[in-house]
Order: sequence, then structure tokens, then C-alpha cells
Amino acid sequence: MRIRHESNPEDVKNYTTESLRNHFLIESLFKSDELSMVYSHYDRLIVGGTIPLKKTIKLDAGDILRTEFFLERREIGIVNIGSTGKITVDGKAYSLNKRDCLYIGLGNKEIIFHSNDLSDPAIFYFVSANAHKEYPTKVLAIKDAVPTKLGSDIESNNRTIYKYIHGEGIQSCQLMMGMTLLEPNNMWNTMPAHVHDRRSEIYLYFDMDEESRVFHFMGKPEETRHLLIKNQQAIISPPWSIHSGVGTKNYTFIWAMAGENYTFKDMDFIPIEDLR
Ligand SMILES: O=C(O)C(=O)C[C@H](O)C(=O)CO
Ligand SMILES: [Zn+2]
Repeated sequence: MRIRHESNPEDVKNYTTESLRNHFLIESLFKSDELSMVYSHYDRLIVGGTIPLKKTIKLDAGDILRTEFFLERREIGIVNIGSTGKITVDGKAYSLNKRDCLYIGLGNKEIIFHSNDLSDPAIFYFVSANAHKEYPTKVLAIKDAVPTKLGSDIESNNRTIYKYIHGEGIQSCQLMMGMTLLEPNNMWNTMPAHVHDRRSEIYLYFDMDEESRVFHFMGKPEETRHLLIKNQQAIISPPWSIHSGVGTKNYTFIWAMAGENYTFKDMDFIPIEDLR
């Protein structure tokens, strides 16, 4: 598991592009028959992915957590961004189509990822946070998720937010998770930008073709930086950082947060004239 440590925003001002990418960009999360994970020291979030192809894949962090099993003191949100698959939780199977979400609470011991069709496999993305209480394991299919429309075509940010795991949705200890879909010909997300010093956030960008890119904006509002993102790449967003993006085409992204509070609407918006 790769480790990403926290950075002082005063230091980040002096980072080169390579340093920014090494600290905040996760370039590869999805390999066939492998479990890829990154441990971020921002709110101790673990972000990972797997494509079960020739074999099933077990969720296992090895010795790094020094616990008996992955969810001994953690909870996890999993979204399938590929074709239909299933996840077994201590022997009980949960089927996930594309964009369906599964929340698994603290205390569940054996988590195994499966694809239904090896010629068109599932692609599982997950984010895990520390947990202190068990909440029920639950699936929320995208067809049952409540859409919230935001933005407009004229601002090129016409988009739909689906919240999976949050105060009014699937219950969890601290993990919040959802997905935002940009309408065709709409390229901007999360502008006006915001910060929330109470929580860190991770974005996974996907539904992009090979030559498309997202220019992801990060940094303190008065000291912005950008990173070039390809399909199925993720960004670690510190609590002090804006997290906004504009694509060369429309795209989808999954957002996940954890930290001090459990309030999705807790965002401090930055007037665009204050961005530098
Ligand atoms: O499109 C958006 O705006 C978002 O999806 C914003 C994220 O949900 C977020 O940053 C929540 O804090
Ligand atoms: Zn945010």
C-alpha cells in the first residue's frame, strides 16, 4: 500500500508540478486481479481499486493497519464503475451494477470482489475511513439514488449530484460518498470553488476517453495550482485546498470525505474574484 503524508500549505506553494503530482495525484488504481491502495494521512483515508478478472480479490491491507482484518476499526464505501459484479461480505453476496454503491460497516471480516462477466469485468473503487461504531451494510443502486441538479449549460457546469453515503442516506460513522455527473458539453465542476477545513476529500475522475483530460485546481484559494488528470485517476484534496476542475470533455467523478463533522453542506465558498 502506498503512503501519502500530509503537507504544510506553506510548503506546497513551492512544490514543482512533479512534487504536486507525487503528493496529491493517484495515477493508477485499477489493475486486473490486483488490489491497489493508497493510505492518505489526511483523515486516514484509504483509497483503492481492483478489477477481478481471472480470480476473485480479497480486501486485505496486510500488516499496515496492525489489525486482525481490514474493517476491524474501519468502514468502507465501494462503487462499481465497470460492468456488473458482486461483493461477498462474510459470505453474503451483494450485486452491483455500474454506478451502484455498497457501504460495509465496521466489524465485517471477509470482503471479496467478483466480476460476473470476465470479458466485461467489474471495476471496483473504494474509500475507507476509521470507524468507531457498526452501521448496517447496505447497497444503494444508482436507480434509487436521489439526484440533485446543479449548475447550468451557460456556465458549462450543468451536473447531477447523487449522494450515496451521508446524513440523509446510507448511514456511516464519518465517511461521506457520492457521485457527480457532468451533462454533455458541460466541463466545470465545483466552481465557485469551496474549502472545508473540517474534512479532507478524494475525487476519482472517470467516464473519460483516453485523450481527454481534466485540469484539476487545488491549493489555497489565494495560491491555486493545477494538475492534469486522466481517466480513472484520483486526487487527494487537503482540508485547506479548493477542489474544482474543468475537462476537455464532460466526465463523472466520485467524491468521498471524512473528518471533523458529517455535514455535506458545510462548505466555505470562495468568490471567484478572490481566487489567485
Ligand atoms: O459538483 C460538485 O459541486 C460536487 O460534487 C462537490 C463535491 O460534492 C464536494 O466537493 C463536496 O464537498
Ligand atoms: Zn468539497
